[in-house]
Amino acid sequence: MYRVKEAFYTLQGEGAQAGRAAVFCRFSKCNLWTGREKDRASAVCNFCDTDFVGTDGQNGGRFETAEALAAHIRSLWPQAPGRPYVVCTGGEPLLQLDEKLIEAFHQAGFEVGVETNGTLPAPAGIDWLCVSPKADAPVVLRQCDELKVVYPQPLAMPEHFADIRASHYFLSPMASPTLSEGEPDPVKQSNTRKATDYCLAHPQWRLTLQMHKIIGID
Ligand SMILES: C[S@@+](CC[C@H](N)C(=O)[O-])C[C@H]1O[C@@H](n2cnc3c(N)ncnc32)[C@H](O)[C@@H]1O
Ligand SMILES: Nc1nc2[nH]cc(C(=O)O)c2c(=O)[nH]1
Ligand code: SF4
Ligand SMILES: [Mg+2]
Repeated sequence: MYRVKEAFYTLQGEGAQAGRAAVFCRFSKCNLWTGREKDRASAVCNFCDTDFVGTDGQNGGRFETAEALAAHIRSLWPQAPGRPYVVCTGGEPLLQLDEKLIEAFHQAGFEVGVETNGTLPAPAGIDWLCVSPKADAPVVLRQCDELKVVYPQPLAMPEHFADIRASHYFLSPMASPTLSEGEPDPVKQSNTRKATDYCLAHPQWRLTLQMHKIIGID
């Protein structure tokens, strides 16, 4: 059984695939936070900007089989040229994503991207792996396509991860977790300046912005 909070068709807003059309499949649950505000302060990851509790979001639900979930995700992809792309996120997708589901996504024609906190082993077959370390949670995935460090995190500064093998090294300014859409985010503004300064001083790292929030899409 797979539990999905929501699924939606949009443009990838972050990292090296930014601007690419994708169906986002947001799995329920995370291993670093319950998702409840009362637990945020004591969570390992305490800046999360996402609601991943339950299965009640748009196109969310419980899916008994990998084939049923892949067909549901496929139904959200348009009838048009271009390689279908699914981004598995959450919550923490590696709590649920298994080889069977990757196989079913491939059978349905998808390339499979994953956004993970890197604390859990990854099944074989993922086409694009993005690892985004959190606080002092040990990162077990030592190789990925892109490393995307939310900045600044006192317990997870970029230099801690310079030994993880990646094709792309990104810093993503930490946004305020709970602002509603369109509200100015002074915290993010100041973090963007800090991330910019870090990239200027350490050119191994590139800046990525949450483009979807800038242009006001999901
Ligand atoms: C909600 S997480 C879900 C996937 C996975 N659990 C993870 O943390 O990578 C998706 C992406 O949003 C990023 N993110 C979460 N909260 C953020 C915030 N307040 N500011 C900037 N990026 C954030 C995460 O680092 C991750 O790259
Ligand atoms: N457009 C868009 N791009 C994203 N890239 C990573 C996201 C995520 O929450 O995992 C995300 C998201 O929620 N929306
Ligand atoms: S950012 Fe990722 S790891 Fe952190 S609480 Fe949100 S879903 Fe979990
Ligand atoms: Mg997001």
